Amino acid sequence: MEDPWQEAYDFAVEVARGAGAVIRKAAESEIKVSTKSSTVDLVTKTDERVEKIIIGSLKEQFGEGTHCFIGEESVANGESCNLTDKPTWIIDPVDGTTNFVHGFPFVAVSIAFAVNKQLEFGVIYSCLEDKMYRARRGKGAFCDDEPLAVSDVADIHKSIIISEHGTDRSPEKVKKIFSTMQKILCIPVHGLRGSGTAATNMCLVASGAVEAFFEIGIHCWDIAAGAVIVKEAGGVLLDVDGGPFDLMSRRMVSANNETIARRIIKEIEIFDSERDDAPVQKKKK
Ligand SMILES: O=P(O)(O)OC(CO)CO
Ligand SMILES: [Mg+2]
Repeated sequence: MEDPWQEAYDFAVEVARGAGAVIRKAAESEIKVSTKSSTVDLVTKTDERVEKIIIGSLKEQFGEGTHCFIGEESVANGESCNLTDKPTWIIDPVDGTTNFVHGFPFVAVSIAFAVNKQLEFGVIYSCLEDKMYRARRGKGAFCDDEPLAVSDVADIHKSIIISEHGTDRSPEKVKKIFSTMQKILCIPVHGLRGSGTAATNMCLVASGAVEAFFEIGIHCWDIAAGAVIVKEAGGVLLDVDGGPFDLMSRRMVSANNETIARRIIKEIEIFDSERDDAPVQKKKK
């Protein structure tokens, strides 16, 4: 049977490539930085510009009425972040904005597509490395046309684990993040890493360079495309409490297999993070 979303998938790859070229060019000139939810939650004109380019191209191709859009900067500017059954694009125009601002060489464009709340495909363009990661549900994951496969390590002592620190620096949360990292480091694992972009971190899981990436406080646009790529590369996704992965929950463990995922989950100190789809009027800054 013909794949109803193949055209959208192919188009998303080209849109991501074009967006990445805009980011690469912008990285060569002076970058003006503003802040969002905290003084370390950075945004630039490039984030906003690239999101407009991506959503503009998708709307032109697929029409405004039938498809919905959840974009990091649109949500920051007050648009809703509800995932419905409608065909929905979930977009992070610049994942790794802090890296982009500092010239740290991992910056990704992340575009995912969901129908009936199921992720159909994900595209992550690591634009400074010029690597195109992509996956279509049921059809495998690829980096520049090379098939991706997660690592086969099942012994946590032989693993590299990724986590990040997030942009909420309230001392009690930072304490839990570091306590979790300390416990995992002392299992011991071979190492802890972090690229500064959730999208790239998930591509590292999918390509077998690391065994797992987990985080509390990320958003749906950081991980939606990566979720498809990890799954199609043979990996697993779980909630940090061991339950099923929930895209809107702002918490996730992605791993090469369930043994590694559940071993990490034993060490994670969970803290509150408001859901992406929490009612807007109740949302804290
Ligand atoms: O750079 P962004 O898009 O804010 O995303 C961060 C998450 O806070 C890295 O994944
Ligand atoms: Mg992001």
